[in-house]
Amino acid sequence: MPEHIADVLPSEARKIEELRRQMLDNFRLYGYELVMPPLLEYVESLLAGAGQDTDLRTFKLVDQISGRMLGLRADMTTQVARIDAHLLNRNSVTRLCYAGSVLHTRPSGLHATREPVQIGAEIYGHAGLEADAEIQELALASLALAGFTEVRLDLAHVGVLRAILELDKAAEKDHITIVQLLRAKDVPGLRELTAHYAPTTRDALLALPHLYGDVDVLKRARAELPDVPAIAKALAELAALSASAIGRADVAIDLADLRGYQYESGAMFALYVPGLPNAVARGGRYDHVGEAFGRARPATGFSLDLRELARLLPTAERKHSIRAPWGNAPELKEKIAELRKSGEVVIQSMPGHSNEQDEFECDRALVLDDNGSNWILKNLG
Ligand SMILES: N[C@@H](Cc1c[nH]c[nH+]1)C(=O)O
Repeated sequence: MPEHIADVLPSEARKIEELRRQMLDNFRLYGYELVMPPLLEYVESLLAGAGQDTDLRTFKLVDQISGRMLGLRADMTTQVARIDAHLLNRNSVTRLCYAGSVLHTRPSGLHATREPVQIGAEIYGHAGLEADAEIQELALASLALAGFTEVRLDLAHVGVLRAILELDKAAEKDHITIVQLLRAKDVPGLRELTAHYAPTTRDALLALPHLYGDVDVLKRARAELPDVPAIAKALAELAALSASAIGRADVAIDLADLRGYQYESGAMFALYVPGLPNAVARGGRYDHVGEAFGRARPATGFSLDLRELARLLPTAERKHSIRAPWGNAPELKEKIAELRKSGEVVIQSMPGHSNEQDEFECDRALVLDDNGSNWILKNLG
C-alpha cells in the first residue's frame, strides 16, 4: 500500500458508517439536501475559486477521452458550490450536504490519511450571520452526535488581515509571505518583513499573533488594530458568533489563524476536541467561489473528516446476534426473515465452518425444540 493509504477494517468501518448516517440524518432534520459530486472532474473547475494549497493537494491525471487534465477532488466544498451555481440555479436559500472520500497528494499531518472521508454541509444564498450561526450550530451538533462533549471553538476572520493589507500597497504585494509568516506565528520574520511598512500596518500585523485567547481578545483588537469599518465589522461578527456558541463550546478567538486560508471570505471557525492537536472540523464563509462559476452567491459551510473522528472514538461494542443453521426448510427461512425484520442480526453458518467476525457476537442460536417441530432461540452461555 502507498504511504498514508490504508484499508478500513470492519470495526473501524462500522464506526465511520454509523457516524456518517447519524450526521446525514441530522443534516436532513435541518432541511439539507444530499448531493453526490463526482470523484474527479476537469482540474479548472475543481480548483475554481480555491487557493494554491488545494492545487498542491490535488492529484492530477490526463483524461483519455478529452486529452484534458482531470483532478481527483481534495475538498468537496468547491464542487458543491459549483452545483449550487450551475445546476440548481435557485435564487433563494439552498442547503446542501455531502459525504464521500477525498484524496490528498500529501497527508496533512504525521498520522493523517491521504484519503479522508469528508462530510459537510453548506448554505448558499444568504449573506447574513444567521447562516454562519446555523452552520456553526450544525458542526457542534455533529460532534455532539459523535459523543464529544468538551469542544473548543476557535473563531477567526479573513476580513481583519484583508483590511490591514488594503491600507498599505507594499504590504499587499507581500500578501502570500505574510500569510505564511502568520501561519507559522513567525514574529521575528514578520518584524523583518514589515520593517519598511507604514507604522500603522506594521503594528497591526505584529499585533495579530498576540490576538489569541478568550472573547476579551476582541476588546484588545478594537484598541490595537486600525479603526476602519472593515475591521470593526469583522470584530462585531466574531462577537456575535461567539455569543451564539456560548454554553455549547469553549470559545477562543485567534486573529492570526489562517490555516484554512483558501477560499474563505469572512468569519471562519475550527473545532478542537481533547486528544487531537489539529482541528477536527473547519468551516466558514466563502462568498466568492460562486463567482468563479459565473454566479456570485453568498456561501458558508463546514466539513470534517469522519476517518479521523472515528479514530478518536472507543471501539464500538460488538452487536449481539443470532446464529442459525443453513437450510431450505420453509419454517426455518420464515423464522429467520421474521427475526431480521425485527432488527436482529441472524448469521447462517455455512456447512462445515464456524463463524468468525469482529463485529458480531452470537449470543443466541436458532435451534429446533425437543420435539423437532419449532424453531426456538437458545441462549449461548
Ligand atoms: N472544506 C473546508 C471547510 C469548509 C466547508 N465549507 C466551508 N469551509 C475544509 O476542509 O477546510
